Amino acid sequence: MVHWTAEEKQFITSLWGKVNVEECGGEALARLLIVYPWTQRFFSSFGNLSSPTAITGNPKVRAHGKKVLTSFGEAVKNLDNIKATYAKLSELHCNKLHVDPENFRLLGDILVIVLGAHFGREFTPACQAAWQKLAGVVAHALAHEYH
Ligand code: HEM
Repeated sequence: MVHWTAEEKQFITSLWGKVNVEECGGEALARLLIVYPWTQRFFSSFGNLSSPTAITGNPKVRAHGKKVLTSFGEAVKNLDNIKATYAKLSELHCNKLHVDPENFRLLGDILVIVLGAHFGREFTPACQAAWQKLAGVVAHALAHEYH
């Protein structure tokens, strides 16, 4: 099981309390689709993804990004039980959607960048380390059902 120090938990929960889930979630998914264009193929039903402007302004991208980041909130609330928290989502992403687990890591890295951009100096190296660890644990949990 993953061990969290009291300090890591504090960094994660206190920053999470200030995150605008709609804004940061939409931005993270849009950046994923722009920076790693092969991820677009999973979202062909989302309409216009033809340029960075189109992706950023696409309401379906924003809505889904919000959904994804809201789901990160479940990890924040269940830090000691992340694997079980994502069991169903892992089943969906691995066995139904067939998303390569490498993409979970990419989204985690993008989320860290988005948080850095939003929080600036408040997103200290120690705070980044805690969030990077959380993103890694979430990616690992989502990949769990892969077979
Ligand atoms: C790493 C963190 C991720 C989290 C927490 C996450 C979370 C979610 C959630 C909560 C849903 C909605 C499930 C439902 O409606 O029951 C979802 C759906 C989906 N996810 Fe993810 N996801 C992640 C990464 C990814 C990545 C990297 C991709 C592809 C590159 C992806 C592709 C999809 C697709 C295609 C759907 C279905 C979209 C639809 O048609 O509604 N996810 N995800």
